[in-house]
Amino acid sequence: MSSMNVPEARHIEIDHVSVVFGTGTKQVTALSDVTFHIHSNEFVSLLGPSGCGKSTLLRLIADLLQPTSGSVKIAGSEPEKARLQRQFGIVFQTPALFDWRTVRHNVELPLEILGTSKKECRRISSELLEMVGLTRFADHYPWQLSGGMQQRVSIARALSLDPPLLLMDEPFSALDEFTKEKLQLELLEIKRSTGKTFLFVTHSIPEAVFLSDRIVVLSAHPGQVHSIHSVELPSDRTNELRETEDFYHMLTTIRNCFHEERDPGHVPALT
Ligand SMILES: Nc1ncnc2c1ncn2[C@@H]1O[C@H](COP(=O)(O)OP(=O)(O)OP(=O)(O)O)[C@@H](O)[C@H]1O
Repeated sequence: MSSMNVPEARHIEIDHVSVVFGTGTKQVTALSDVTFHIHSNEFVSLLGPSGCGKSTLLRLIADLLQPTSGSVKIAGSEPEKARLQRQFGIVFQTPALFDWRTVRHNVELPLEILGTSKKECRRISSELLEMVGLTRFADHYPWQLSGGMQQRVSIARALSLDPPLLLMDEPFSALDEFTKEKLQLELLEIKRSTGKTFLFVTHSIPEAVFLSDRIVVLSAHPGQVHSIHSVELPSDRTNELRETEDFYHMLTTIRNCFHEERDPGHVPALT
């Protein structure tokens, strides 16, 4: 069985990256010699226990933080250049919407800032609100929506400038299981219809397995790449897949990584 697309071009290159916070006794090595690449049109999850450096990695890519050593490239450019060229959108755990703006006006905000015409703003926001199933709620305010709907708005807003890359930091972790599973399906549909690259941070093994083409497992203290796994599941991912033997098998493979990590004799390996 083949995985989703098998893309070739390197979209994100993380090469020998280390990040050290603080000095002296307060020094924390958040990431130590991390290397991996993400191809265009791939869905890659960063998975690991709390404190293993998942958000730190995302912040490096988003140009919110500089590495202590090593390099980060997005489509061959430094993160700063990629940010200025609006090469990526970001979705955080909390939707961070503006309560005084309607759903539509939240989605249009990045376009307005760029001086896009009202007509074009409306065309793009209508298209995106349809994509995330919120057309009927365009004139509602964020506080009138459920948590899942608010997160859909923030996904639509992150897509408003049509970036080729979407960075997502535990976007569904505050949602109930039913909403989470629904949004996971919707996200895969967005990936299918847009062909974008996704980097998704999570500490949920089932979420990472269900969504990803590949999973980068990180270990903590210091944050390092433990292993990288191709998810050999059918590209057409439906809720039924969650009940299959192949899915369980993949869950077990990933879960065992964390058991190995507790074994002091374990030598980290790239697969
Ligand atoms: N600004 C900072 N100053 C000092 N230490 C930091 C800073 N940001 C992160 N750290 C430390 O770096 C390590 C990695 O943090 P990070 O938030 O990236 O982990 P994470 O895997 O995203 O965790 P979680 O799943 O809990 O969100 C942790 O030990 C954290 O305490």
